[in-house]
Amino acid sequence: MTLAARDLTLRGRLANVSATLEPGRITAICGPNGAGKSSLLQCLAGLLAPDCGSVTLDGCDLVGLHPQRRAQAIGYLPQDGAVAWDLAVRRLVALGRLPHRDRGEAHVAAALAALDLDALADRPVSRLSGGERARALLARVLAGSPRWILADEPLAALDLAHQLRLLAYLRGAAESGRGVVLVLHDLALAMNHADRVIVLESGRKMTDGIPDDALSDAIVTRVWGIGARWLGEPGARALVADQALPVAAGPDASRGSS
Ligand SMILES: Nc1ncnc2c1ncn2[C@@H]1O[C@H](COP(=O)(O)OP(=O)(O)OP(=O)(O)O)[C@@H](O)[C@H]1O
Repeated sequence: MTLAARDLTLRGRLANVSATLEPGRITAICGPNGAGKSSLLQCLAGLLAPDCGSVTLDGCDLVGLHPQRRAQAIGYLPQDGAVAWDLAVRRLVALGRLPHRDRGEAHVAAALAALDLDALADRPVSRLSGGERARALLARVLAGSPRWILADEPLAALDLAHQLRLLAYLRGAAESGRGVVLVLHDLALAMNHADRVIVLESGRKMTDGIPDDALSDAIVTRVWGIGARWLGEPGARALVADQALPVAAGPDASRGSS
């Protein structure tokens, strides 16, 4: 029941990235802009073919898996949030059932409720706010009840209450045996809510482990180039970040240092 990347290499984007992801856990993929997070997630979803390496689902290469079976097993939320047609929210979410070729009304209703969209179900997507649209797109993924939920920045546009509500849903999904993989820029969300964190830098895997280790002060300082330290208790940590550290040996290296 694993989703496994082996030596994934994609020129200019990923370099020899391997990771075996287990269901039942929330895994966060973190890293600076351009580190390769979205590229890795797209490879794990079977939507981007690596130059070298492979992704397997339960031991089967994703390349050889029928697209319908792959879409049934893996739900993917892209980062951009584009919507091709101006459908009502309920119809957009129902598109998540396409891989199953059924109406799946109970699944659609559950996804609408999970994302607090009942009051907006009949509204056209063009008349939603950015965060409401983000919730509708995620509900479409959940309506497919995939065994793996792969989401690129699913929390970025959500207010705090909806973030916590979605995280509780994802925790429940993991506890019921599904796999959850999230690209997250918010390191505190990754620290407090993920079971495992993979940190990428320049297309390479820098750390991979429990949040306290993979996102230690030293790692955050080194990879993100900021002065950083964690405060608080496990599960409720906050990151205090100082100014960006000067870029070594660059023409601006003397600026902003103290
Ligand atoms: N379609 C593409 N073709 C070629 N290179 C790309 C393409 N998309 C992204 N890249 C490059 O690949 C690298 C990794 O991009 P990717 O989008 O995976 O990073 P990311 O970690 O998700 O970044 P961000 O945090 O900014 O969303 C970047 O250097 C980017 O410029």
